Amino acid sequence: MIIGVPREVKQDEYRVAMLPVGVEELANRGHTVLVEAGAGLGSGLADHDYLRAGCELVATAKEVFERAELVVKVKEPQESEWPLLRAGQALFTYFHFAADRKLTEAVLTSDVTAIAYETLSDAKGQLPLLTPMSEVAGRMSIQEGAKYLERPQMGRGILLGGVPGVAPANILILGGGVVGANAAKIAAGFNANVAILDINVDRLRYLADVMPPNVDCLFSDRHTIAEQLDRADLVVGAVLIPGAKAPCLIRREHLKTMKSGSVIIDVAIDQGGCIETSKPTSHNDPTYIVDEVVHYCVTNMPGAVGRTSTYALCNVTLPWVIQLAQRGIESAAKELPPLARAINMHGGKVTNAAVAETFDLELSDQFGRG
Ligand SMILES: NC(=O)C1=CN([C@@H]2O[C@H](COP(=O)(O)OP(=O)(O)OC[C@H]3O[C@@H](n4cnc5c(N)ncnc54)[C@H](O)[C@@H]3O)[C@@H](O)[C@H]2O)C=CC1
Ligand SMILES: CC(=O)C(=O)O
Ligand SMILES: [Mg+2]
Repeated sequence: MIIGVPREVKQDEYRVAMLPVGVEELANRGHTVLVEAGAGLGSGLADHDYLRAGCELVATAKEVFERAELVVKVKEPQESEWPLLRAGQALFTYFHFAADRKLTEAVLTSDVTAIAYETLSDAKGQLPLLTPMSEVAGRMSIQEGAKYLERPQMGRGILLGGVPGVAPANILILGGGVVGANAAKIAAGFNANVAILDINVDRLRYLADVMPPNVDCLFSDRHTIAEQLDRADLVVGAVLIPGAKAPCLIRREHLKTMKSGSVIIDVAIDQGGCIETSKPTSHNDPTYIVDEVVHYCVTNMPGAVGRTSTYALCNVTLPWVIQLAQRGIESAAKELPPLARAINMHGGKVTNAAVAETFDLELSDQFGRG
């Protein structure tokens, strides 16, 4: 199979979808890997590392998309990439369709097979290709929150851990999955007062067992959210309903109950965000203010720590790229249920129920799991 790896073009996206070792594994199995020149530079990986591993280096993304049967990327195709998509080609990347109707329509029209990292789920319902980036973003959310709580960044001027004689910050984390647990772990390490909210009681039991005493694990309902919002200095949005638009847990009117200069980091923004006032931002202009509350809504947080994130992502994607290459796209999807669940579009039809429901589109049951 011909597999292509273009350079990422999203604003401040420094990840790349394949390591040189991935190229070598595929080349050793007889596949051709096209890598766009400079694709790895943001992650500190030079063209000669890829050449040594056996890739064919190509000058432009146009050539990658023209020749590759399977294109492997990190972020959803950007508008400049839409004209490059070819009918019958497969694209393996993050898509987050439910957050973006225009993207959904563009990919649907292009007739590519869209295989989404974020809906590849195992038998336990876990999301192994989302997990490492959620680990990164969860940890980063506290690092970024600490920064934007500083007064020069328009925050309240609060040090997360306080000092002897002065109270630490109160941190509210909405969603206790991978992002939430990683955020809580780092926040607790800073000595902040942390509340982590989830609707899954078994998950709360687990978190209560493993978290230190400065983390309260609470059931997420409207009243508890309102009580916690009153006292929060920092809020992290970390909820997910796989494939679907994130549920809105904080409405605009709630912002008025928050302290002036408090900070919201809405990590769930890639699925539309869980705060009514959230809108996507980028690393070069990450924040804006609504009702005196600082909002940070960067859709590709791990892109800023490209070196760490590229390794963490490629460690888990490569085995699936190998399966797709060895078996062929359709056979792999028929034989491997996690890959079937990752396919969001095929043959110009939506094959993911949550995406079809979000945009009221026809659902095709092509891979037998509607
Ligand atoms: N902005 C960025 O750069 C990044 C964003 N993300 C996003 O972060 C979000 C969270 O991802 P993960 O933690 O991996 O998901 P996860 O599936 O591990 O956790 C989500 C949690 O939300 C809980 N939840 C659902 N509805 C809830 C509600 N109403 N109240 C409280 N909790 C609720 C679920 O029970 C689950 O425990 C996703 O949208 C993911 O795509 C992940 C990585 C990077
Ligand atoms: C998950 C995601 O959106 C990212 O890593 O950028
Ligand atoms: Mg987007």
